[in-house]
Amino acid sequence: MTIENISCNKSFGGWHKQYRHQSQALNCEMRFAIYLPPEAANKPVPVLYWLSGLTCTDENFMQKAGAQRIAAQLGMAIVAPDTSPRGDDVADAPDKAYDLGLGAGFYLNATRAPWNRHYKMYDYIVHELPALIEANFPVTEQRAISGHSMGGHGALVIGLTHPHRYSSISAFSPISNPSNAPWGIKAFTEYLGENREHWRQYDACELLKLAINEVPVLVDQGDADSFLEAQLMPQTLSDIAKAKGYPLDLRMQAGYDHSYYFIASFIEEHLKFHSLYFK
Ligand SMILES: N[C@@H](CCC(=O)N[C@@H](CSC=O)C(=O)NCC(=O)O)C(=O)O
Repeated sequence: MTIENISCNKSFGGWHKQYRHQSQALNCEMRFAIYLPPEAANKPVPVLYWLSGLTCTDENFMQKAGAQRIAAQLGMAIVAPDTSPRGDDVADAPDKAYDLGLGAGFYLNATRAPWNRHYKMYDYIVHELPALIEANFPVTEQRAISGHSMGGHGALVIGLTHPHRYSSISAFSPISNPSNAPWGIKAFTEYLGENREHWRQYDACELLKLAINEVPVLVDQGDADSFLEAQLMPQTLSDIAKAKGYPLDLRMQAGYDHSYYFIASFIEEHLKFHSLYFK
């Protein structure tokens, strides 16, 4: 697993670095970013995996969320992957729509052509990327997972499906019930086909109904988010959690929208939440 460093910037005593590598899961070259806190110079540190939303690359979170200061204080690495496979031979939406194809991998394993050649973001995030991070950087096997919007969906789905791999889960404005949201219906129909049975494994609401292991979940949602009612539906997730006594805290934040201004306002609380569950 060869990785090539392509940028390196000192930040709050630690380092922000970007790498490219050939992904076996995605069958293309990929880029990711890692923030290593100062403590990583002396000993392995735990890792938060951050999954970004539609249209994003590894750069949106690292440049806009302002997470490095608190990650440096807490001694936590943060890994930000890209949001889809990339490259000239990777299928894209015929109309270049922002919510399908490039930049819109939905953190699943596509089963339908032409998507099934490269769109295996689930395998990449769950297996290939952590193995690569743990082989190349001073990190422990303690992991947490978080994300925004499409990435919040990814964090919830992957965290709930792998309760022994992640000690905590958080999300900003997640697409909480994609089987019933236009973004999710469009993506799942294209990537997985029309049989809704195949969608359940990638729907946080369906997974939460079945969850046995209680990995703590924190969700922040702005009440001025223009996507809230049609696309996100975090209340459905929260209602399922309440009905079964699952430890999920949905916080409605007055006046906040869907942007990184919102994420930057609460990222410190999310990092502190995750650090509580790192041993
Ligand atoms: N029409 C918009 C939609 C794109 C958008 O809002 N992307 C969000 C994530 S939405 C859900 O996954 C985002 O994070 N954008 C990047 C950013 O840096 O803000 C558009 O095309 O802009």
